[in-house]
Amino acid sequence: MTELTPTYRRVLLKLSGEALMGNLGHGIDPQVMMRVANEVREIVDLGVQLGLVIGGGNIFRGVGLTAIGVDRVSADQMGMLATVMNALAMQDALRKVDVHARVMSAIRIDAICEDYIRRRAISHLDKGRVVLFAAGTGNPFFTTDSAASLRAIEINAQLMIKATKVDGVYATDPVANPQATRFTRLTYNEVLARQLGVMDTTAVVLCRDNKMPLRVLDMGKPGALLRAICGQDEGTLIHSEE
Ligand SMILES: Nc1ncnc2c1ncn2[C@@H]1O[C@H](COP(=O)(O)OP(=O)(O)OP(=O)(O)O)[C@@H](O)[C@H]1O
Ligand SMILES: O=c1ccn([C@@H]2O[C@H](COP(=O)(O)O)[C@@H](O)[C@H]2O)c(=O)[nH]1
Repeated sequence: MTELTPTYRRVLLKLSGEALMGNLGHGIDPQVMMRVANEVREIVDLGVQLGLVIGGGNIFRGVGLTAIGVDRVSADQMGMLATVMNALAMQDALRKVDVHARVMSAIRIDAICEDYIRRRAISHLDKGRVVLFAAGTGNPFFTTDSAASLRAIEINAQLMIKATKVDGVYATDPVANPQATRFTRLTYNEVLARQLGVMDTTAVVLCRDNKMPLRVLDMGKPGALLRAICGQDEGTLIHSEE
C-alpha cells in the first residue's frame, strides 16, 4: 500500500448536516457519525490541523421552518442551534476515537461550549485539537457554507473541503438530472456564470475574493477526505482565476 502524505497543513472541512442522517429521515445516524470521526482521526494522525463546520439540515433549516409559519429570524436561530447539536455530537464521537476536539460557538452558549474567538481557535489548531465551529456565522440569513468559507479564511486554511451528498460539481443538479456531467476543475467565476447550485453565492464570492481553493466531494465515499487532503484528484476542485 502506498503511504499517504498530506499536501495541506491546515484544512477547513464543511460536513453536510443532511448527510449525517444517513438513511434515517431525521437526526444523526450513529454509524455515519463514527465513520466520519474515524476518517477525521486518520487525517489528524497525519499532523493535519482541522477545523470543522457541520450543517444543520438533518435537524432544522430556516427556510423549511418559515414554510410552516415560523418568523425567518427565529427560524434561522433554530437552524444555528441545530448546528450546535451536530457539533456537540461530533465532539463526542471524536472523543470516542481519542481525538481532542473543541466546539466553539458563534452564539454565546458558554455553559455548553466555548465562544468563538479567532486567536483561541488558532491556538487549539496549533495544539492539534480539532475545532468544531458551531452556530454558523451567528447571524440569520446566512448558511453554514458561508460560515465555513468565513472560518476557512479567518484561520488561514490552505484548503476548504465541502463534503456533501454528491461527488462533485455537475453541469446541473445531479439529483434532479442523473445524466448531468461532473467537472473535475472549475473557477469560481465559472461557478457563478453557470449558476451551479452546489454552494450559495455568498460562500462562493467569499472564497473567490480571498483565493480560498475548495474541493467538493462525496461525504459517503470512504477515504475520499484523506485522498483530497493528500492532494489527489477527488471530486471537483474550484479555484480563483490564475
Ligand atoms: N450543479 C450542481 N452540482 C452538484 N450539486 C448540486 C448542483 N446544483 C445543486 N446541487 C445540489 O447541492 C446539494 C449540496 O448542497 P446543500 O447545501 O443542499 O447540502 P449540504 O451543504 O451538503 O447540506 P447541509 O446544508 O445539510 O449541510 C447536492 O445534494 C445537490 O443536490
Ligand atoms: O450563519 C448561519 C448559518 C446557518 N443558519 C441557519 O442554520 C440552518 C442550518 O444551516 P445549513 O447551512 O442550511 O445546513 C440554515 O438553514 C439557517 O437557517 C443561519 O441562520 N446563519
